[in-house]
Amino acid sequence: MVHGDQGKMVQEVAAELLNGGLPDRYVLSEEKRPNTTVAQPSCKLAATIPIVDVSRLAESPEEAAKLGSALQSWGPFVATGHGMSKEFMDEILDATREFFHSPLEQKQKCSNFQNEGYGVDRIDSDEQVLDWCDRLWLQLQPEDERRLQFWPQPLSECLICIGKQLLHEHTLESGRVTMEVLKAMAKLVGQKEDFFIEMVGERFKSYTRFTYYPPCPRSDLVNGLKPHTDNSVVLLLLMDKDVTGLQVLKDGSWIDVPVLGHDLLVGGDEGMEIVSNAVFKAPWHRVVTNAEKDRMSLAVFYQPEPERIIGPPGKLVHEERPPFFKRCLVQTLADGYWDAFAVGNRTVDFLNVRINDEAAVAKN
Ligand SMILES: O=C(O)CCC(=O)C(=O)O
Ligand SMILES: [Fe+2]
Repeated sequence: MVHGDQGKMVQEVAAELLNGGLPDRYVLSEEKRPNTTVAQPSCKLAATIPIVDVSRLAESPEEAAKLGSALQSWGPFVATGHGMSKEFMDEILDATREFFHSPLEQKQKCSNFQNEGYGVDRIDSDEQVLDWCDRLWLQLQPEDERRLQFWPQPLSECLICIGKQLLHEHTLESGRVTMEVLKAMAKLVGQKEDFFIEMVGERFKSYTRFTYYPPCPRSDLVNGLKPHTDNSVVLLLLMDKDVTGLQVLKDGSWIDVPVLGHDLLVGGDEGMEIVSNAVFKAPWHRVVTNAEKDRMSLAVFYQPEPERIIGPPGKLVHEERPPFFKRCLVQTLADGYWDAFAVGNRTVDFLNVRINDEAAVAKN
């Protein structure tokens, strides 16, 4: 059953705040509040996030080694040389802003208060503390499974909007970058370049999530997006060019990701952690809000074909490296994501897919 608050958009809540305090539903208990002192952009810390030139991955062992070290230590990396044009990236960011700034009735045409479409993340209980964001979640691939009723239509001839053409181009461009990264990841674990590409299958699924964080006058009390890992194989993130907010957990500290301009943030997710037998790590990340400015991001996620069973492949399991995960149906992982996310858990832990074998953990 859909929870009564499911239709309450954060953007509307923020607009009504003028004189009032924050509704309790968004206020974190004291120990879970973001420490705003680490939420400021910090060039020194930001500089440490690894940078990988995707255009050099295929021919440069040094670049591939940088990718390997990023995925094993940090999880995400800043992707330069990805080949997406600046004009195209600006256009899609402008379109995203325009969509979220359009009237509520317009946006609600893309909603049925379920996972797909415009709305807020799933609310399961009265106790759940809600994130300070609205989002538009759409399946991009396979193309014949697109539910176009949730896709924004151009508002008018003269306004830029997330029209079908723009999103389709976004799908193709993101797919191209993802395949390059998957090939390099396969070679890093000593396999032929299409090892992971074959594992995801021809009818893999890709999704996009446009997230909008309205300004929040008490950013010290709320999560823009709660700490989480995502459950896909690869994640591509195009972030707001002006406003920071994303933080990645590294060695127990939340590190600010700076604005990246036209670079992307790319990483392996829980799906990659499973199929690489934990060689590559899914990063814990969260988003903090800004008191004055709104912020947007645009993520693309890739998941293997839903009827596949994935687990650590035989080639990556040996005496020295026992399996870190049980085998699991991709559809089960995909469904479990929403249950796990609502309670702030990782899908692999929520579904008990991780093997908590001390011997395995010690060797990792
Ligand atoms: O807004 C961001 O920078 C991150 C968004 C995110 O973590 C997600 O879409 O899963
Ligand atoms: Fe995420």
